[in-house]
Amino acid sequence: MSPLPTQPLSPLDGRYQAAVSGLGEFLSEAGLNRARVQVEVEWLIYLTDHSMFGSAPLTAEQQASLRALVTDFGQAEIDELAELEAVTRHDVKAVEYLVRRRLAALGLDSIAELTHFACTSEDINNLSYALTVQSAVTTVWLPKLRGVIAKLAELAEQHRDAAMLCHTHGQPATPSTMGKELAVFVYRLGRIVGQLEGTEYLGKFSGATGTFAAHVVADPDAAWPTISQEFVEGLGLSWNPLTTQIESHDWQAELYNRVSHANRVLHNLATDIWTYISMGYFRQIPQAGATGSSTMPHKINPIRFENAEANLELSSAILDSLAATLVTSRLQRDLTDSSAQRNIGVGFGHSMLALDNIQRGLGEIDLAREVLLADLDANWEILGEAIQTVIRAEVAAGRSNIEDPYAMLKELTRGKRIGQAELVAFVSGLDIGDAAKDRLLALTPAGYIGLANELVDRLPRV
Ligand SMILES: O=C(O)C[C@H](Nc1ncnc2c1ncn2[C@@H]1O[C@H](COP(=O)(O)O)[C@@H](O)[C@H]1O)C(=O)O
Repeated sequence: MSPLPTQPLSPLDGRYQAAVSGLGEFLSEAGLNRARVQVEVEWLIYLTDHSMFGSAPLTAEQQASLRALVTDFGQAEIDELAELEAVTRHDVKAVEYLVRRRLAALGLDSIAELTHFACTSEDINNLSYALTVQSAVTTVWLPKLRGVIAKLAELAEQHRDAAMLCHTHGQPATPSTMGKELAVFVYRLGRIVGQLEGTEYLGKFSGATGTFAAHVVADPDAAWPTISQEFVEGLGLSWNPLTTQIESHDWQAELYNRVSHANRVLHNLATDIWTYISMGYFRQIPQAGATGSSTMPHKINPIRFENAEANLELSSAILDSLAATLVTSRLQRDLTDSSAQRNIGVGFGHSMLALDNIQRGLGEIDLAREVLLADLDANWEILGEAIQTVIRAEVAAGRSNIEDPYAMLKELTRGKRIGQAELVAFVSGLDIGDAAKDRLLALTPAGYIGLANELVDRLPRV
């Protein structure tokens, strides 16, 4: 057997690549290295703009050519960095050397020593991660989540009046509407989106042990904390003033916990839809050319929701691990974060893939209203709650003196299948006020949905 050509180990880079490719722009190694070049270049521009250490502001053209290193970052830079790192065995030092080479090519040798000036690698790394994670979340993952929420909100609206038997503990229970049950997920996910929008992307820029020691010894008179704050905020990040060598990663733990929470809510959605499909409440729309089972030709399997379930579990496993481990670093730093953070994209990737499957799955189901109604009609005993509650209200209002209405309805309905005729006969014989009796006689399981329809109006705009 001849060996295969080099293969990706992660399915995210293989069969699922198309669904997650937007994340690679930011959360891949190349995305990280491009951001590192950006931070190095912006620091050079900052230092020269402020004429620090005898430098003079670069011309607009020189600044543009420096920034073009970021906008034009491509395969040539990826390959060159790999060659440099093979020698340096230090990824950030390789980036510094690449920037120095480009400075030479641009005739800017005179500022070469200001590259990576007073920086420790983490000064570059933490800002690069904050920038790339921020972009991935706000421009790729969150829009995808919003797309799923929008689709769910559309279905909630469409099915707001579709009465449905509920199944608390898997047993027939007081009905709702399919729309209201979907709206619950819209509300839950909407809250998490709100929290995610408030994410603080923190950055530190204070040298080898967070003390500005090299900075102060190089220029004792400069206001280094202010410079650091201005620089970090200038990149669109929030400044962290007090750290060891590394940014403490607390914002990352908070973010990954929230994304993982969103995953778990989506997991609940996926398993609920799967269950509704298995109950016949949702019909799967046959897709032209598709096969359900390789041997049972009649089948359409709910594969979108099953794929989502698995990928949400994988995503949360990775994000939970990152949230738990990134917040510790021995003494002033260890390198565990460096190795762990390389998997941020994997964590988001599995979630992104799940979102893609849920989005597609939601577009391939139809509500079977007639199945919902038939199920309601087969479970008149669920009106036991309505009857006992109305009798209690009548007793409280002095219009009835029936004793222990709950026990009475339990005797009639518990563990039994009661039909419309038995309930009508039972209600007709009750000693309660006429208005209450009429209300009960008019009640059907499909009509016993309370305010489910109106509650859909509580949907947040996400
Ligand atoms: O500014 C510094 O570099 C200071 C230095 N601390 C470091 N900070 C950041 N990166 C460092 C550090 N040390 C190593 N490296 C490089 O990290 C890379 C680790 O490789 P991997 O496990 O694949 O993520 C791999 O490229 C390593 O070479 C210190 O001594 O405190």
